[in-house]
Amino acid sequence: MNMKILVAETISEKGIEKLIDSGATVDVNTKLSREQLLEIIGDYDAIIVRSATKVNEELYQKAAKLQVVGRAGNGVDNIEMEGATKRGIIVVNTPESNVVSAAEHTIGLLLASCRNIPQAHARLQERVWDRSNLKGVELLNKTLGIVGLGRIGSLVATRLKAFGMNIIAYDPYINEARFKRFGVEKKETLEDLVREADFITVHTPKTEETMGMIGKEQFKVAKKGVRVVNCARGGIIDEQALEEALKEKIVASAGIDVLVNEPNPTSPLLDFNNVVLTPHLGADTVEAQDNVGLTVAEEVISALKGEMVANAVNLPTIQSQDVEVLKVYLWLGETMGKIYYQLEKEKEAVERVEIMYNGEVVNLETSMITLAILKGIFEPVLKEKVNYVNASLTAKSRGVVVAESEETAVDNYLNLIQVKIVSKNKEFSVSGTIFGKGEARIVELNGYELDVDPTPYMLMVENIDKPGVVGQVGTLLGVGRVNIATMQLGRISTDNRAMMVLSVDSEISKETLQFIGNVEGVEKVRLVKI
Ligand SMILES: NC(=O)C1=CN([C@@H]2O[C@H](COP(=O)(O)OP(=O)(O)OC[C@H]3O[C@@H](n4cnc5c(N)ncnc54)[C@H](O)[C@@H]3O)[C@@H](O)[C@H]2O)C=CC1
Ligand SMILES: O=C(O)CCC(=O)C(=O)O
Repeated sequence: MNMKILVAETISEKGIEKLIDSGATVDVNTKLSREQLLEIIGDYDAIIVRSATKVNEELYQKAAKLQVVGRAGNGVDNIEMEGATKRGIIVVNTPESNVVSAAEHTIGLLLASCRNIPQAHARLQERVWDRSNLKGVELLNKTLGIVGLGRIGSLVATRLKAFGMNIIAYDPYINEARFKRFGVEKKETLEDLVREADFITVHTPKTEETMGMIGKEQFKVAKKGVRVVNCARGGIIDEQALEEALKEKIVASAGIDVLVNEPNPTSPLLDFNNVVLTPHLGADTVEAQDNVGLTVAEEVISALKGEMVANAVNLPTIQSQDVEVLKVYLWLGETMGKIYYQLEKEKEAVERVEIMYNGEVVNLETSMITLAILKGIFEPVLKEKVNYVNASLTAKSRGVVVAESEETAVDNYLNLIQVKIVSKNKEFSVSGTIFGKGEARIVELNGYELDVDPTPYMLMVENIDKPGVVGQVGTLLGVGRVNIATMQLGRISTDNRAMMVLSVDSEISKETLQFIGNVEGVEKVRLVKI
């Protein structure tokens, strides 16, 4: 693979080996200053970062070749998504790879802070055997309030249940079933959770809504002596409000892995004896880093090759077991889209794209197929890069309305994708299906029923349905030294019209196309390249 990948933060050796095995040029440079990074980023097709590097507009502007940002880890708050999406840069992360480590670190911080373990150890390191003021509390029968019952929150819940804790959670974005599944009592409001909890741990992403969500107001209603943990993102528990609450002894102890500004070895929180701080170590285990490194390497390579990636952040989420099945649908979708501008001579701006998914295909991530269709439509006519990442944005910015619908029942096929492309004066339609072991077929084109196996070069001829036309087209192709692989005929008998689709082995010269266009009865001739 003739690509250049910059690894700008430390990832595991296994990950680096995987990158090198792909044949790409891999530069591991984890000590770059911001200025140095901005200076060299223009040379790279992909960058791999953890949580410290800001991948933002400033960087994108210098990154003319950048196609992929690999986030070796979970949170993507250090990556500006809009800038990436509009440039068609795919952002991948490894959301599952370090969640166990983060959950275990959360529990470590909770135990360490409520039992004063680091403080006790520090005293002993001074060779002082002093047990005063180190009394802790038990977890048994205490109420743990989890804010955000996602991947890590739920792992923390199941593990701390084993300690005999009563678990409550606040997460307005997940359904009741998930609370039930983890045996967690749902709290309708954050305030309810804060009032009841003996321990609070936050596991939400960093968003406008979650920043400071445990702040001054919450500490006013919290139980006196509440204990808090933040192993998610700095600022979800407001740092100043926490300092105040610690001073007022509302908060009895805190375990903190993340700070608003990192690195920050002089945080005022370090002045409190009842705060245990770690320098963003939640994911720092051998296992998590091996997982993260390998996964990010695999994903970056796949993305650079233009393959599908299950954890692409600025694309619809695909279940990993669906990736293989989806591939052929994406190819079909893109192919159907590509036919439009090549078949229509009078180039009219697309106003509306209607896509109907019928049959088994509705069980797949159809929004991804929609992106493939849009990519196919716009790619041949736009100079700028159109890919899965920015296809939807491209349609939107061109004022194209995209309407999708789904129908589980379908006649004659197990699955059928029907696309209608509407412009000011015309409507174009194309339908496709996948059958057998993943064979793509175009089965309808502008009302003509066909059964076309799409190939790189397809000659499409629309003509009056009368004897002799097929023969003459065949002869002219022969004269032009073009080999025909297959031929399909579709007819609309009421209209006395027919369409011929010929898969041919090579390009067809302009001259031959012109000769075919001059055959009596032929109305339209197009060479479509897939
Ligand atoms: N300290 C570390 O080294 C690590 C930190 N993390 C961080 O841990 C956090 C959680 O990660 P995951 O569990 O994988 O995320 P996730 O996406 O699986 O779960 C987040 C949950 O938060 C909920 N949520 C979002 N907004 C909310 C709100 N306003 N109120 C209540 N709930 C809300 C969501 O509905 C979701 O269920 C993230 O911030 C991630 O960046 C992840 C890995 C390592
Ligand atoms: O160690 C790291 O790279 C940070 C881990 C983290 O915060 C994450 O994956 O969200």
